[in-house]
Amino acid sequence: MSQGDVCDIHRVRRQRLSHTPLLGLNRAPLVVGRTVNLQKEILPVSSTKLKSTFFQRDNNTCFYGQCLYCKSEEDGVCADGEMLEGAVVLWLPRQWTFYKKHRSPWQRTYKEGKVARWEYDDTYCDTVRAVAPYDSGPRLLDLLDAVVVDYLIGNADRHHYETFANATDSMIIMLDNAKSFGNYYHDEKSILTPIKQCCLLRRTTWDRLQLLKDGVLSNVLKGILEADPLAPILIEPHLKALDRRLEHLLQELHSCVEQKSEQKVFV
Ligand SMILES: Nc1ncnc2c1ncn2[C@@H]1O[C@H](COP(=O)(O)OP(=O)(O)OP(=O)(O)O)[C@@H](O)[C@H]1O
Ligand SMILES: [Mn+2]
Repeated sequence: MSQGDVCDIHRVRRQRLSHTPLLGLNRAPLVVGRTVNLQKEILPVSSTKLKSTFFQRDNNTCFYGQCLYCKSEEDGVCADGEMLEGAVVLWLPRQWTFYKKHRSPWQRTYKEGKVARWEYDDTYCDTVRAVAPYDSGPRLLDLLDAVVVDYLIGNADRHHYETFANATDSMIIMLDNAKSFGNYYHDEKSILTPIKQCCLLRRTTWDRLQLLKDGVLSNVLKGILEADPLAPILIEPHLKALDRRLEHLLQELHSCVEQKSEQKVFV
């Protein structure tokens, strides 16, 4: 294919992607990059506990926060003086009764030497599909859409997901995406397991993936990220990883179609 042909493909596909330029799933809160002043913007509004994790190193303000793996100054992050690159995430309404937290059936054990059932039982999807809320309604298809996103961004940490509590057929909300875009040379194939074991995907998602292949995904995403105050956000090898992983997804689904049939895989 000539360079001109590639440009034509990209132009036509971009038009067809129309108003929602990527997967169009709308599952995660809006987020934007921002340089934050730790002294002026974070310290005055932080809890006593968070405040106690702040320290100075070489005239820079640092902190290590509060989590399983952030216990001491060794785990800290340091600003450039007082300024640190970060992200502002849209905080959804505070009423906790509004959300329900669910354990992912393909959750990892997070314990060395302990394997989860999905890791050795290739019929595991049948077990999942036999019980609520995966036996009817949109939940399993939603979960498989989430797998598409997670494989692309390299997030193997979807141990839980949330839904709106007031509806039985609520969509999935993808809140915790922080373990994404790590090693751009590593493609974590185990994230694909639910798609491999279920051989199932929404047809609309499949159609979307078709429009995004051949480098359209990285191209469109790069364009979107240019509007972020901290652009480029993703460096070239991350963008390349997205296109490469999309190829893997398509291959996996093609082999599903060979095993079953198109009508059974794409619903
Ligand atoms: N944007 C948001 N709006 C409203 N609530 C949120 C938002 N992000 C996170 N939360 C709430 O905070 C909880 C913890 O968030 P998150 O899972 O991202 O943190 P975490 O430190 O990675 O937790 P874990 O150790 O469980 O993975 C969520 O389950 C949710 O209840
Ligand atoms: Mn987490």
